[in-house]
This record gives sequence, C-alpha cells and structure tokens, in this order.
Amino acid sequence: MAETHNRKFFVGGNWKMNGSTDSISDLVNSFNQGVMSQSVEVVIGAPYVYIPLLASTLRKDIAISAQNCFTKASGAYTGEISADMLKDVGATWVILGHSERRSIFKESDFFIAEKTKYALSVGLKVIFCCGESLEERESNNTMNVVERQLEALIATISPADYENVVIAYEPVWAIGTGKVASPEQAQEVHAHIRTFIKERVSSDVAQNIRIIYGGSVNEKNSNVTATQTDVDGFLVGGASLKPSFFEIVNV
Ligand SMILES: O=C(CO)COP(=O)(O)O
Repeated sequence: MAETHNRKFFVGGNWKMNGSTDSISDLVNSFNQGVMSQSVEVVIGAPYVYIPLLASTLRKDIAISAQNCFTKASGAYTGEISADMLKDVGATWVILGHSERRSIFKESDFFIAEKTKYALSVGLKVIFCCGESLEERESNNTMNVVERQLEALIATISPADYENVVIAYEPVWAIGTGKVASPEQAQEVHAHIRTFIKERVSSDVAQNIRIIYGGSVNEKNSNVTATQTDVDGFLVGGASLKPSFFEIVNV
C-alpha cells in the first residue's frame, strides 16, 4: 500500500484498575519531565476517580481518557458514570469495548456500539477495542470476530464520526500474557480491518482512521511493530504504568 496518509502516530496507556494517589503522582512527575516528540499523540486512560488528579497535574500535551462510560447523560443508573461527567472533569477520550469489559462484564457488541455513539455525541473521542480470543484464532475465526465487532459499530455511528475514533486491535491472547503478536500478525489483521472499513464505510475513512495494536506491548518489542504499514500506534497496558512508557511514546 503506497498511498499517502497523515495518520498521526498514537500511543495510549490503559492503566486499567491500577494506581493510587501516591503512585500516580510519581508517574505524572516522571511523564511531565519526559521529552516527547510532537509527531505522536499520547493519551492516558486512568481509573475514573483519578481523572481530576490527572486533569490538574498532568502536562497538557497528554490527553486524558476514561476506560468506560454509560449510554445516558444522567439518571437512575446506580454505579454508572456518564460521558458528560467525564468531559466535565477533564477527560477528552474514552476506551470502549475493551476485551475485559466484553468478557468479565458481558458487554455486547451492540451495547458497546451504543456507548460509542453516545460518547461521540457529547464530544468525547473513542478508542474502540476489538480482538479475538485464542480459541477464535486457533479455529481461524480472527477476521470473522473482528468484523462482527466492527459491524455493530458501523451500523450505529455515521461516517463523519470516525474522525473521532481510533480502533485498537487487541488480541485477547496477547493481553497481559507477555505473548505479543508478531509484527506480521498485527499487520495482517490491521490491513484486514482497513480494507473492511473501506468496503463498509468509505475509502476516505479507511485511509485516515488510526488502527493501533494492543497486547503485551513494551519498550523492547514496540519498534518493529511500529514500522508496519497499517499499525498507527499502540494501546499499552502494564508497560504504561512505568516511566519507561515514554520509550514507547518515542519509538
Ligand atoms: O489491554 C491492554 C491495553 O488495553 C494491553 O494490556 P498489556 O499491555 O498489559 O498486555
């Protein structure tokens, strides 16, 4: 694929349910001193309760993301957090459809698509996650699974919405396992996703949307994967909780 594009490299950190006021303050201090290239967009996905701390202390050239949100602005939804509230406290992104939400909390493709639509409608940007389990890969169903997850999104949002969406391909077997997908495995699925978006949405959206890889990314294995044609960045879990996250940011 020799076509030109201007997809800015994107590195997201997903802290998941980790951190404390002390540990996050230390990490923010370290990130705030790090040298960061202007050619990369960096977003940190923090637990809800630490978003205000990040909003008041984290450098302004790193954006703040939540890791989930609900489909309504307010109301009798005990325990839920709305996209409106996230915006109110300083988040500009939200991670939706992470495999841990899909598997542990039984979130359906449809529910995730609805959340995405709502979050976009209030002006949040969305990191939309997809990816297959080991069993699905071993039964040659990787592309079918990813297509099914994306199909729900495509049926729910409009072509103009993709400007504010990043797709994260995160194979479940690579998340938190130390078994990173090979650069070729990542490229194969990313290229497939791009072609699928081209067929189902438009060439323009396909060419401009960023497709990032997540699953056991660290500062040692990110450089080769970063050079793959259809890999536009990373979503980093465990390795985003350390100062060395900046080595991935500057890969
Ligand atoms: O789930 C992930 C990012 O969303 C990846 O997690 P790890 O980088 O810890 O494997």
